[in-house]
Amino acid sequence: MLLADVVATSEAVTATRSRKAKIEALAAVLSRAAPAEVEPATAFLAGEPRQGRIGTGWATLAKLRPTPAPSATLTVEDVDHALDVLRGTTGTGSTQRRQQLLADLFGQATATEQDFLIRLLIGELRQGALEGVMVDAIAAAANVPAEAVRRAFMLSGRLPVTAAAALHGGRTALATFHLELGRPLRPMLASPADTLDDALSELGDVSVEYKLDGARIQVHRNGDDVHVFTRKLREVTGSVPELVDLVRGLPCESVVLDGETLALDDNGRPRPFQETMSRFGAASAHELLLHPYFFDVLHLNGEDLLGEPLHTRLDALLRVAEEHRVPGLLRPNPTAAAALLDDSLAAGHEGVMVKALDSIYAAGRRGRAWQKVKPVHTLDLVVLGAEWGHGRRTGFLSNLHLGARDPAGGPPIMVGKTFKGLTDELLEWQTRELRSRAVSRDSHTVYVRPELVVEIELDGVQVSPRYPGGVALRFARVLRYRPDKDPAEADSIDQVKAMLPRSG
Ligand SMILES: Nc1ncnc2c1ncn2[C@@H]1O[C@H](COP(=O)(O)OP(=O)(O)OP(=O)(O)O)[C@@H](O)[C@H]1O
Repeated sequence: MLLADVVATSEAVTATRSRKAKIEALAAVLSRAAPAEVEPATAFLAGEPRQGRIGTGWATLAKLRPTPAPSATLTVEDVDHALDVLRGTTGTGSTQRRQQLLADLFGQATATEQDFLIRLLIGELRQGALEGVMVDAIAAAANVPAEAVRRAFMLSGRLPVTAAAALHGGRTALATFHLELGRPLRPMLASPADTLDDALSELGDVSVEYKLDGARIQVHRNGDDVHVFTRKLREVTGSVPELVDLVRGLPCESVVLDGETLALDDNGRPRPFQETMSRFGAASAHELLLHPYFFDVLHLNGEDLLGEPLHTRLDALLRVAEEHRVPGLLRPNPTAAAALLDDSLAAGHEGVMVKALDSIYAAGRRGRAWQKVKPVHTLDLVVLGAEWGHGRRTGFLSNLHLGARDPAGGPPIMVGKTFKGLTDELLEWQTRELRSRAVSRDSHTVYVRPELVVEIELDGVQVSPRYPGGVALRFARVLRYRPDKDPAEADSIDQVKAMLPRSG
């Protein structure tokens, strides 16, 4: 299969807003792929090479561009092979050698293919929204239920191997994916509920738990071997020795726990999210101790619990880590649930999670089985650019341009701007980060690759002809950056519109 076929499909997918049309286009190209091409083609279409980031930035790549090839001859396998070689090129003198390899690859590409390759290599084609579409496209191409593909993707965390299994071995091959100790699986997520009462009446028998304002962790233990992963499935075991020790001391042989971790201040209140996240960095301040609060068990002593109902998983949690369970209540009446929400907020947390006790653990799409109840309106938006500040902020990129995710997989849709809530430290940090992501500039503004997600607190939204989505944020202020989220996980324009006041 020619790379040009993949590029054309990728362009067609971006050009249409119809989810159905996207799925059809992706499924069509996947069904045509030869067995060896399925993995790399899926990877390119999902915007993430199998080899991961290559560590060469946009500026270097753009400079390398040789005269384009007059016609398309590069195959999907050629590119995949070149990226394998590139990944294997390390050590002394490798910078130059890598640049040569890239220049050779680009020299065989047409102008359109060069554009595609650069965007692929800097991660610009990776959009979270595409994952859901890809899952459905793989299901359509392989003629298997989307649920089977979604489960395999949750367990493997990788679309290319999921696609290969579906297309080569169908349902049987997909069913062979299992939870593997030491390999992270994609976490289950929640949907917003309008009110606590709505969530309680929709879900029936529930567990109501504090929604802690920390960072998600997934911990795997096999004997003495412990691994800790973040929400994005990045391994951080080396940075969190206190969590490793604690999990090693639990009364079990093997376990996979899902939970939240945070640092507490002297009064037992949560410290700011940034401080917790900073512990996941290499040079972290170890004096800031992290506490784990577990809310789920996915495996215990040789038994996978993913397909078991939540009440069974919570029983297992009580057996293995009762002291480290997130505060919560099983089957509370509405008064007790409301009191728990008040307690959670009074303790400095975000609200509560309401979870159906009969639900299995299912990652991938945000489901209704877990619902979050938070009194403050927040949106996770993508930074599209920023304007240079004035006065005290001269020399800093300040007023942020904010975009909501396009659920159809297109570029983010601008919904507003804000410079409120930015501390001096954040201004300095964002100026540096945004400049390194610049794609174009005018006299006031630096426009950036849409990679950073920022959590915005707001009073609401209003109809606005000024913005392309027809809605604008009201009184928006920055709460914090969300390094644990990809733009694919930002809130969508539909979620923004759902906040419009209901008329009549
Ligand atoms: N008791 C809990 N059960 C499940 N998740 C919890 C709990 N307490 C805190 N969390 C956090 O809430 C997240 C689930 O909520 P959601 O799916 O809305 O993710 P989110 O978008 O990160 O949430 P938000 O942006 O509102 O913090 C989890 O990823 C986890 O980090």
